Amino acid sequence: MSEWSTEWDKEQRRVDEVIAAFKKRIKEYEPLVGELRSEVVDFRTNFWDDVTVNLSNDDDVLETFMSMKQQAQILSEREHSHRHLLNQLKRTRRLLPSPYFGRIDFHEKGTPASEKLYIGVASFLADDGETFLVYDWRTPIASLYYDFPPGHAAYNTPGGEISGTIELKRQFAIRDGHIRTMFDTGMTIGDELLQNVLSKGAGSQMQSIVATIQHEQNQIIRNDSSRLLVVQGAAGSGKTSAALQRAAYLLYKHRERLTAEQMVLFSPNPMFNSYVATVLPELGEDNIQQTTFQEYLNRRLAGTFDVEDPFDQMEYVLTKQDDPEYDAVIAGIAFKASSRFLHLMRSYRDRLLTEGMRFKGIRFKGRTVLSRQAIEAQFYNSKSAASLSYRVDELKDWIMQQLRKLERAERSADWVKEELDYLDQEQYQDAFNRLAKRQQAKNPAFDDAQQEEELLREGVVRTHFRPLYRKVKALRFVDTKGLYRQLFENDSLVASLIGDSDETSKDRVGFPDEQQWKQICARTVGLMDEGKLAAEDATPYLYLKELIEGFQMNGNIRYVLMDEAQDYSAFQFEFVKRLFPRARMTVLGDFNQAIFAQASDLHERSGSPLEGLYGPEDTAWMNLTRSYRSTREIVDFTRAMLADGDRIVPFDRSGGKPLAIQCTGEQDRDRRIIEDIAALQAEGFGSIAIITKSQAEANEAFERLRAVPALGESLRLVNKTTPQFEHGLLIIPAYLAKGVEFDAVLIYDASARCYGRESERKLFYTACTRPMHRLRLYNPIEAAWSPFVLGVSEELYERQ
Ligand SMILES: Nc1ncnc2c1ncn2[C@@H]1O[C@H](COP(=O)(O)OP(=O)(O)OP(=O)(O)O)[C@@H](O)[C@H]1O
Repeated sequence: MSEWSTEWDKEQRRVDEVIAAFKKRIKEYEPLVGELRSEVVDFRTNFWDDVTVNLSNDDDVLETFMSMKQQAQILSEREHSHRHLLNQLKRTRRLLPSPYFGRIDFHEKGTPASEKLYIGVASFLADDGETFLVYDWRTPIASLYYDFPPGHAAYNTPGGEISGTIELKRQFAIRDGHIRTMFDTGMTIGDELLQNVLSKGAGSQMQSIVATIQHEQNQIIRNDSSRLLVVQGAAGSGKTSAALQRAAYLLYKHRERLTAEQMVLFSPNPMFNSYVATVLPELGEDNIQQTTFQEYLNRRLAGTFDVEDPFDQMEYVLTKQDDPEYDAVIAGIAFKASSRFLHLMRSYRDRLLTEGMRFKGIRFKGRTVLSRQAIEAQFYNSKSAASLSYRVDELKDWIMQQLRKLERAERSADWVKEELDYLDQEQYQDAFNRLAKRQQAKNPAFDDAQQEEELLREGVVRTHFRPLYRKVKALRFVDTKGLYRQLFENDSLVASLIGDSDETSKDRVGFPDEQQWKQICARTVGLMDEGKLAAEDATPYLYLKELIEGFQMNGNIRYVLMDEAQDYSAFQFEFVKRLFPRARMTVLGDFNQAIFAQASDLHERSGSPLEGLYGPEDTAWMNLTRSYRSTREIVDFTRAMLADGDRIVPFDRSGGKPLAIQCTGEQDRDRRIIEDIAALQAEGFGSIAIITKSQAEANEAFERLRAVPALGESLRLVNKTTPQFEHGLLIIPAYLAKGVEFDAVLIYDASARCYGRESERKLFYTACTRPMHRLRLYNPIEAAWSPFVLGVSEELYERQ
């Protein structure tokens, strides 16, 4: 028997022993958990039996209160013990099939011998309560495994740095209790295991990567020192993976005070949410909150406007190049997302302190009781130096005062008497009883007959004023729509705001040209008058509203993770910061995949709006340059489309070169696609996506291809409302495929007609970076390949 197979046997014996220890523990825990559960249920059912309720005098009340409190405390302790033990049981069960994935032999400086450490998804202590049979991958000592090859190594603990030597580093793939692969590595994480993992098929759900986290990814996962962490990473470099393992890491590190509900992940669309939803549960953690920015906007603006969906905006951008207004629309989208516009909006707020506020008069029963002018005069009469939102709040109090006076005066109005006469007996009695009760509580000598009418008048008037008070409290007297519209009503306001502050320079650099600005203004005002708001206006509008009314905040959230961050505007980052004032933020993106027209240059560090968000000293920047998703051939091809592509390093996994297929027309293209799908499926690729540029093109492709019996039912069309990411054969527009991956990708139309403009380069790049194993591009138009394909050296792909 070779030395290696003896070693293998030894390791397998250890696996068996550890699994036996798990099973023993599970056997011990199961009845205990059951007992604790029944105790908790019993305790809840009989809660009151042991509480002496006596409310006769103050002492008895106090005693009753104390006895209830004690009882509640006992219940809470039992519940806690039950939860704790149940979690341990679940964790142990989860470890059973694959107890660990790594081993290091670490010789700590100053100690006599080295220790063998086995790393898995959760810690497990032997019966002695001291010996770790498995270390959780998130423990400080486990970082050795990810950060160092054999040799000198160190890790940080709350008590300081501990250094020593890694004498051995071993990786395992254990399935169902059997070691399937095992090897020693001289690297940080051996590529062999990574090869194994990456050569598998793409699933409909993302997998955790804890067994093969790379050193740079580990830095991102464990960074907990800066308020804002910005990660720029190449396509497929593991940004989403790092974000999710980071969430798991933080939940572990701060387990005494952080819960999953205090973390939120912003993702690009609901389908992406479903794609990543299993990673945290797989790691034994509850899922953190997941949302999209659009969901938030829709919630906030519901009932105010019909807000354009950003995916509809995207369709316009991709398909309506012939529209005469197209260039102006694009310029408007970019400008309204820019830091320039953000600063201009702040200048606008400052200007409003002295002029320009717009209010709505307050009307009651068809007449104006407080005119727009009166409200405005009161606002500008104030000499307060407070902020705009504070002054609006003061104004609200003043309006409430005026309305209360008015309410009192209104009691003697004729309409009140009329209304009283129409009260039926039941309503009358009811109103009277309620009022009398209230009055008697205030004045026990209340004499009904005498004040009856007065009281009823008061009640009737109050009923009519109540909705008015509600509106005033909700600041509906501020004409926010008018204030936003005002910015686009004539050129002079914006022109005069340029240069109002240091932040907005005095020239019009970065500003749409005059003709375009006129078109932007006309479009914005036109839509608003129809009760609509373009997607690009939604965040600036809400931002202005909050500048005026004060920001709504969620102080409960402690960590915000924003994935695919390249497509957020300066406004949106600012917004998220304001919305979660107590949170730390992790922003992950790839500027080469910035596909929405609103995207700003966020990852160029100098001048990036991100740098200003919390200040440079509270912002850490990290880069991920190694790309894991796709084969070397695909990465070589896709990175050649980028100016800085040579910074991207492919992981060395081989597959076929991308294939560019020249077809004689659309029918020929469809025929080739059908043949290729069959061949790819025969090769064992289960997840295949036909990626189109737009939804319109996806719909068209679906109509053409579903008629083919060979594809039949298996072909599915994805659109913005598709809730779940499913495994199989899909047709999907490129912008919905961002963030997800497939075994094979077929680019439905890679002609210059489809991807001809420079502005479409990033979308094309995003589409071509989705496959793990195979990339095929089809050109249905003779000799008119997209310039992005033609720009790639011919050795990097094959032509047919
Ligand atoms: N350390 C790793 N070990 C194993 N697999 C990894 C590792 N890092 C990344 N991967 C795999 O690479 C693929 C891409 O990862 P991920 O989606 O997180 O990248 P991304 O940077 O968010 O990509 P993109 O920006 O293109 O959407 C996934 O299949 C992921 O599981």
